[in-house]
Amino acid sequence: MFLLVNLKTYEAGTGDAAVRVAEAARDVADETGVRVAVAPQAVDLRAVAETGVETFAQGVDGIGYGSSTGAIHPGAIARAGATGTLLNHSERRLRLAGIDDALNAARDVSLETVVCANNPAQSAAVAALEPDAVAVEPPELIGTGTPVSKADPDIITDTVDRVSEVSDTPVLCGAGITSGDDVESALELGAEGVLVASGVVKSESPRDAMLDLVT
Ligand SMILES: O=C[C@H](O)COP(=O)(O)O
Repeated sequence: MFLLVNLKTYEAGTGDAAVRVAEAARDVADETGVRVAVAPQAVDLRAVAETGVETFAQGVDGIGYGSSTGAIHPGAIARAGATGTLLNHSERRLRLAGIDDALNAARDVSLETVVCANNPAQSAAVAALEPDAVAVEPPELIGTGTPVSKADPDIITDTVDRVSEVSDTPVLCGAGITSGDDVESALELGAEGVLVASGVVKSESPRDAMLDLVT
């Protein structure tokens, strides 16, 4: 089971608040033995990684060093302490060639890659590029509190089936997941982990929210 907490650009996941969520995630991982990682904004990544929590970028660009103003270089992300990165999140969508380039650039600096996709067909397509994991997330459910595992369980089972026809890439899922029951349903449907944002970052107690998700 892998819980990846995406801080997005929520105020409650920015700056000192990002560090507080990271410390809570680190403690939950230590106490439960469940793998928990946090994905802060790039500007907060070093401070988050220095808490000792497993840290992912929210995205990187498929670039080398040079004149790429505003891009996020995978090597800079790795040096800041990240061990992985999300790619192609629905809120930071890439074209297929961009996903391929970013995957190669991330691999060059040994970043683990979790590529997001909207549905089973997209998941199978990105699985062909052999990321470390695919995360299926129907955009219409993101932030709603209506979990994909209950709203449309076939999205998870169909994604697991179609990805397995392409490669042995693990499937994660996200969108609307806010409780341990939601996670349990997702795992029963074949997911090997979940992406969660608002259910943790916007909760009164991110620590309690994460403990509920993983136990
Ligand atoms: O990266 C996380 C996903 O976009 C899910 O967001 P959510 O947990 O707020 O629905």
